Amino acid sequence: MDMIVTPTGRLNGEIQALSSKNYTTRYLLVSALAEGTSTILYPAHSEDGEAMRRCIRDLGAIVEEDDEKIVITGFGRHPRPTKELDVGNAGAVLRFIMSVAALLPEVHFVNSYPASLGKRPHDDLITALESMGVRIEHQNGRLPMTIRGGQPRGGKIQVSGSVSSQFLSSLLFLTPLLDEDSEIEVLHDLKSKVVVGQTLEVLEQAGIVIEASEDLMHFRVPGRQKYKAQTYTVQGDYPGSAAILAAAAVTESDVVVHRLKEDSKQGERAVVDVLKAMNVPLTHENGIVHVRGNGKLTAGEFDGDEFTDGVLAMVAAAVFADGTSRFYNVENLRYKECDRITDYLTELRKAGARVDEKRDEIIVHGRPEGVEGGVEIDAHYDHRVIMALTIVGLRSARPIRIKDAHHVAKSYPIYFDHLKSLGAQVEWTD
Ligand SMILES: O=C(O)C1=C[C@@H](OP(=O)(O)O)[C@@H](O)[C@H](O)C1
Ligand SMILES: C=C(OP(=O)(O)O)C(=O)O
Repeated sequence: MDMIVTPTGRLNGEIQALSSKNYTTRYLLVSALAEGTSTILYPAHSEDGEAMRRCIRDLGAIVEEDDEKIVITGFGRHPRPTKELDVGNAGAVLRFIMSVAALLPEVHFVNSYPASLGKRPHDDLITALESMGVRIEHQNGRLPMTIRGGQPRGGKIQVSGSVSSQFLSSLLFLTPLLDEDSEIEVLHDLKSKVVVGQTLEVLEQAGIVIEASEDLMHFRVPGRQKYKAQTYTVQGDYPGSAAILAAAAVTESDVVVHRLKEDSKQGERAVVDVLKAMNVPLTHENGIVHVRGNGKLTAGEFDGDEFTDGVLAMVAAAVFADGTSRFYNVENLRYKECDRITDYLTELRKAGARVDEKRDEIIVHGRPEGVEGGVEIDAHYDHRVIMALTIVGLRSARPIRIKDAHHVAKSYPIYFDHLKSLGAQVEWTD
């Protein structure tokens, strides 16, 4: 399905932020790794959430759900042997479940998105798991992949953090269950470091004890721990809401988004400060962000690694800012659902944006007068590219057509419903 985005000058209204993708995947996982029955309130309903549900079910968790909650009876440290798993296009789900698969004799991971997740590298996690005695057959670090484990060894473990934090998070979920204590050392750099804070928060809620160095480069993990069954409440999602807030920022608007905790550990919380720094009129109080956009934005310079899944939306806002903006420290955007630097900028240029790239930087020469639009966008299976180009379309001279925009459902199936409820002119077409 394609989406036609017709220029829209005004957005008005209130929405409830959708539930956080990253907390939903983590709560599902720790519930599966517990032996009792856990409840997750307000889980995210999205393809990635569904992928995690499917995998833990296939691995033996009992999952019952209604509209507002999921009740899960976990398998503890004994997942059920299963031949094959399909993680859809969900990177975090694949990387986290690879460590669970390491507890089993043989699990095959299929490659259902060859043009997206199928291109993403997992070498750093593969190397770490291999050092723990797990054998892995893979295609140059990519899917499809077969993991042959059983009894992974703890002890001293090294993992590179220069491509993705998900490799470290994955090992943090696995090591408490091992017979030995573990010491994890992160090599090189740790990208998306803030997301590891979410992993540690969830592990603590699940009763797991981990000693982390302040810089999150060293961890001591006692073995033989048990995940506790708990009740978890999922907070609102900043990465998805970043796109709504950016849409409000580039239009004349009066938009309220509820369920966005000021003290959230989601790095993308920073998008509120980014928009403030761009002089967008907004307030953030009592979990409510209120944008009163006047369409005027000022360029700025930002460390994008602090809000990795919000960068594309902020770049889209910067397309209309006065001056040149710089988003630096963003190289690992190249290893996401598409190359979120080269592929994304190609599509932005088609729409009329003036953008440049470096290996680890996005530079935006703002056009407060607006862009031409009138083009067809290839979103490269990437939900965040779909959301970001929609923002650009709202302030184009002519409509843009986003091909295969249904892939937005990876994280935010009701994105266009939310935008429509705010007055955006967005229409599905075949
Ligand atoms: O741990 C997680 O749940 C995630 C970590 C981040 O990935 P990287 O660590 O690969 O940057 C983020 O982009 C992704 O959406 C979810
Ligand atoms: C990169 C993302 O997800 P994942 O790595 O889990 O596929 C994302 O949600 O933007």
